[in-house]
Amino acid sequence: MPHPVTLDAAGIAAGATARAAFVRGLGAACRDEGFLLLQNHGIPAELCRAVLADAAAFFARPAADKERLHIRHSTNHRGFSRMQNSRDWREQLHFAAEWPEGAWSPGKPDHYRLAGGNPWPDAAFASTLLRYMAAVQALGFRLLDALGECLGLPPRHFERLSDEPPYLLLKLISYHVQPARNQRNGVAAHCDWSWITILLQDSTGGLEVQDRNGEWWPVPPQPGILAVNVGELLEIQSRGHFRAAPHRVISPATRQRVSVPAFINPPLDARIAPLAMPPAPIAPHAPEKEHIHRVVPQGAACEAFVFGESEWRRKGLGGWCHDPRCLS
Ligand SMILES: O=C(O)CCC(=O)C(=O)O
Ligand SMILES: [Fe+2]
Repeated sequence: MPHPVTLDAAGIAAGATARAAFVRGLGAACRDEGFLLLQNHGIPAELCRAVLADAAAFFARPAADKERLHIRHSTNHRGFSRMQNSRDWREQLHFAAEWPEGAWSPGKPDHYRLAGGNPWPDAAFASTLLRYMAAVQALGFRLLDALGECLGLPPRHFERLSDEPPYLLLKLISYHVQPARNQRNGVAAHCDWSWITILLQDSTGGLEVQDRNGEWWPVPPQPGILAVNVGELLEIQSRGHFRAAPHRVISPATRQRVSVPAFINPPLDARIAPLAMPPAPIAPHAPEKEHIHRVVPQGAACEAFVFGESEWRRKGLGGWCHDPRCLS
């Protein structure tokens, strides 16, 4: 079995036989590894190139331009940040679903502080990024629909969890060059707090994914290919039938690396609960050689919760790992 597996997403909208084969392949990849590559995903190549080019151009701008969009000026946790700490060694520009109506006002739950608009560098940038966000979210929900089918759920189960719009997150990331090649991480090993994450990366390389045996595999970039990983939310809801894949990024040796993960998330008010199905048989997993940052420890029993509340704890209050030693 090649690592990671590549699926042809053209099957998703094809006739019944091709669709069934795609759904089976997707289900198996998300169950076995929680990670796969996707070709023929339907997002125009020209749009993917434009997003990567806009991201690279932004990170090449003078520090004053980045400071203007700094996340500390944002009331809803969006904008630029430069992180150089034990977990991250990168710059990023953080966007989310544009949702001016219904944003926080006194009396509303705190997690609506995450709603609102984005600090765009300029109008052309906004137009490209919003086009990409709509396309990647549509792809994400097509994949979730297929995964719901594998779990025996009715069509569009994930899309219909609430009437509010999904809280899509999109990060433009630039990894700093580390010429000494000391193998430090651009981002340390972690799982994503998402249903699924769809990643667009430039041609530099550095992403690695961990299999069930604890072995790390590189994910070499290929033109036109998107990477998809299961996040903790889907692992929790599917009672472990789908596996949140740990991943990390080794800092590039010779040139900046740009990547654009899109976190396909529920709406803020969605109630996330483990589905009424027997839990997956406990698969043996390798003892942790390296700490994996996770919001919820793997396999922990989980009660129903409101997604926005968990997201506010993570972002607004800094609870991004269950291990208190990570938070100091
Ligand atoms: O840059 C990448 O390839 C992965 C980024 C990532 O895992 C994250 O930001 O959650
Ligand atoms: Fe990630």
